[in-house]
Amino acid sequence: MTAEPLFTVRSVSKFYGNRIGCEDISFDLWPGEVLAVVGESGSGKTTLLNCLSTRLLPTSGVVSYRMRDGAFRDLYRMSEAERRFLMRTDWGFVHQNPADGLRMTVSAGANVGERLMALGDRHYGQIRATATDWLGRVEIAGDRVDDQPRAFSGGMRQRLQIARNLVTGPRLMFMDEPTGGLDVSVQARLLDLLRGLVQDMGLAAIVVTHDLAVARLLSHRMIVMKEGRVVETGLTDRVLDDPQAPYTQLLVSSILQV
Ligand SMILES: Nc1ncnc2c1ncn2[C@@H]1O[C@H](COP(=O)(O)OP(=O)(O)OP(=O)(O)O)[C@@H](O)[C@H]1O
Repeated sequence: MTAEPLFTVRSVSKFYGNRIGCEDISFDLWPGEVLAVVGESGSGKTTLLNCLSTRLLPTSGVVSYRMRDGAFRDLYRMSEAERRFLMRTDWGFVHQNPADGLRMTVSAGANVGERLMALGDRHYGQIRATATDWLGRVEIAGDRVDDQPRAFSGGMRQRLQIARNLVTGPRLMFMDEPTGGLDVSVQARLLDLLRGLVQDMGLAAIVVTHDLAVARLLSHRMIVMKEGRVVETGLTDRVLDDPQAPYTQLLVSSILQV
């Protein structure tokens, strides 16, 4: 890890009228670090993720990102074009529902190749070869490259969405319940795959999940949210093995009883 964080979040709040979405959230994310944001439904996880990934404008607070040239930039002071470029290249966003992150009516190969083209790649043969290689890395057979994702199973779609995001070699991934809608056995396999890819690529990631098992498997550090605020934060194993906040204790014990 380098001596400087990749991403810094300072006092981010989002209010929907009088209702709190999230309030006064601050943390640093380091290169290669995976942070899980956990909490029950309505605790503000998605609101926070959207504020961090510039999909939603926070009511207040500052979010900065260390660009490849080493300069820290305030995300909300960038131009829309700069932000969009970041999102298409240096960042990835994995949605719970793959259909939200894929183009369902173009081929799997084109779904992956599109991000390369956004980077200026124009060589068709090379794009296709890279796309096919990436399908292999997410365990989709190369002969499915011309199939549309609507012909894929849920697990395959999710793996395709992951390939589409990783093909540009991003440094930061946002993930919103990445295994949410899948069968338990498919979830386990996908989590293993994700964990391997994140490790191999040295990716930093912010993963929103209500599933503590997902947090345990993927993350180094955790933030526990309740009613829009952080109630506990720490190394994942410490938080899960020795929760300090009463709310986290409840969350952990309720899962263990299932
Ligand atoms: N567009 C919106 N307008 C008004 N209130 C909203 C909006 N989006 C979210 N909220 C409110 O903000 C709070 C946090 O919601 P959020 O969706 O961020 O929680 P969450 O932890 O992601 O929940 P879930 O796991 O169910 O997706 C809730 O009280 C919710 O009702």
